[in-house]
Amino acid sequence: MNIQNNYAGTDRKDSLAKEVPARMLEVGQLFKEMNGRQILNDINFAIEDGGSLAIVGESGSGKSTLAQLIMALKQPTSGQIIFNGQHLPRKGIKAYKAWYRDIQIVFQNTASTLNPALSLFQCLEEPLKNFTTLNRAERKNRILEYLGKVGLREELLRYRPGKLSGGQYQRACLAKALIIHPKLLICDEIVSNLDIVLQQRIIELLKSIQREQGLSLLFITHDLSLVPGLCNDILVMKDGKKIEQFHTSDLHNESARDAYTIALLKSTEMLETKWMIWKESGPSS
Ligand SMILES: Nc1ncnc2c1ncn2[C@@H]1O[C@H](COP(=O)(O)OP(=O)(O)OP(=O)(O)O)[C@@H](O)[C@H]1O
Repeated sequence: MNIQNNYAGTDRKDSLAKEVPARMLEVGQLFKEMNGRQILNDINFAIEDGGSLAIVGESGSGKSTLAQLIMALKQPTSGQIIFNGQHLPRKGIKAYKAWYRDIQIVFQNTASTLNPALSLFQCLEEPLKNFTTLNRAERKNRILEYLGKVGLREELLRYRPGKLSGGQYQRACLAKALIIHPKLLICDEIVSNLDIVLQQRIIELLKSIQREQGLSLLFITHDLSLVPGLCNDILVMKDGKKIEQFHTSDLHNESARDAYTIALLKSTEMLETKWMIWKESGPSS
């Protein structure tokens, strides 16, 4: 086991184990059945402390179900999820609270992430009140720090979330997830609804925060083109099964790749070409 300092400092209430294992997340022989359907079928992977894994697959392959299991929003039918040396909680408010503090998720459909009745300041202050012992002034400083990190202007703090643009909203959700210094961030299709410029901005932001905070990252996407430069490893899923897992630098090594991964790659390249043509000449029909 590695013994590491908790970068989050002393502001956490009842932190999990101080000894951080080299593996931040371990998923083993994971099965999930829902309404008589096998949604996940023997999924296995691990993410090292500070490591990053992309889970890639077409719609319906089970990516979101996997994220929900890791977030303890659903229970597996069988198998193991071990985070930072702790097993997935099955009961007990304290265990769930520790889990939700150290693992944060940002979804594609973020409309319900920020309470529409609160100002952006109050939305960002909420997790700090729930999960840290920071005082009012410290909370304000932390909010300003993270607002700056995600590239949002201070004046937006007065606004209700409904007044934010799609890109601003997504960045605010990222700030809310990161502001309590989680150990693992799960991003579930977080850039799918954004244009290509905003996609790149969010990816760059994730890279820099990952570098600065030593964050472990699980990045879920159907778009393979987003992964290089962001994640160390790629796990490809299809129909609830793991097709293969490899280092990102081996993505274009076609002789070693599964036919399904190559098909995913080709469809991504086709979409990119279409997008370039569209940008240059406008849509053809
Ligand atoms: N309650 C349920 N009962 C039965 N099947 C379900 C249930 N919920 C989801 N599914 C099915 O599980 C499969 C995996 O869904 P999931 O949302 O995890 O896939 P995904 O890869 O995240 O897809 P997307 O990218 O479209 O969100 C889908 O075929 C879906 O129809």
